[in-house]
Amino acid sequence: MTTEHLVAQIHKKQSFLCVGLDVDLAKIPEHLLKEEDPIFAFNKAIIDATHEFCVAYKPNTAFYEAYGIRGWKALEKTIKYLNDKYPEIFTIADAKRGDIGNTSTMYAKAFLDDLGFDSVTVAPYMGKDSVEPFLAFKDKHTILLALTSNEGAFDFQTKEIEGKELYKHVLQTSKTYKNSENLMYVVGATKAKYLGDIRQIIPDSFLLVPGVGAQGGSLSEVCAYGMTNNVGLLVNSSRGILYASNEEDFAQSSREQAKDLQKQMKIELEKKF
Ligand SMILES: O=C(O)c1cc(=O)[nH]c(=O)n1[C@@H]1O[C@H](COP(=O)(O)O)[C@@H](O)[C@H]1O
Repeated sequence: MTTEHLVAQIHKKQSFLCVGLDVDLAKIPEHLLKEEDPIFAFNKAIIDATHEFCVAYKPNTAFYEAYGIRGWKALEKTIKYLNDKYPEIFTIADAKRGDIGNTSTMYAKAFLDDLGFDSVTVAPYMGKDSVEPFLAFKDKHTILLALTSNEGAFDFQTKEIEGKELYKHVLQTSKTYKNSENLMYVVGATKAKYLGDIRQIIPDSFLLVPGVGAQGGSLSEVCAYGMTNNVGLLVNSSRGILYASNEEDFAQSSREQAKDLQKQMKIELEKKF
């Protein structure tokens, strides 16, 4: 999917919401556990109930890998369902991969080619030759971890090297990579006050912003410092939407949560456009 298509969807739906599909069998409604494939049954219900209010879905692969082969099968079914039924929606494999080039090529094939996601999250630590294999795919996007939402982000990412924080080196250096126009970046909603500095280095790139809802990040701060003329934001919520209720009507409750975030996003978009 091209960035232009994504931006058009954002304006059409008045939403830059990404729903995180982080399925935990211990948290889903009990009646679904009787289904042949409870993970897919849950995802399908959530997707059908929320698709009007979001422009992206992000399964975090850990929540599928944890269930072995049946988890991977559910991931395959989920991405196929999205691509067949809602092809206009942007998909993110949140896998946080990255390895020597030869291995990264296989990770890229797995997520962008075989499974058919529009994008994959990648860790920048191993540098240029670990990231460029992901960037080689046309109309696919590599979402590089820049400044993450967790407390441990301060262990390395904000440490200064040669007078500049490490995450700024990541942003600047990655701009020199081949096909860098296919890059997007992860910046946690809990790090909104850094967005001014971040936008100095990458004024136009799309940011995936997790950390609103369960992690306490503020949507209005993210928009105030991070929104661009191209919107430039995908804001993710996983647990806040998925586990709004674990009763029979869970999908309706998730829909209400997604609708509420979309309403707030519409207000933010109207301030700028
Ligand atoms: O790459 C990510 O999506 C990510 C980066 C980051 O800095 N923080 C972060 O929370 N995430 C992911 O975003 C989702 C956040 O989930 P909730 O906190 O439940 O909304 C999880 O899948 C995390 O793995």
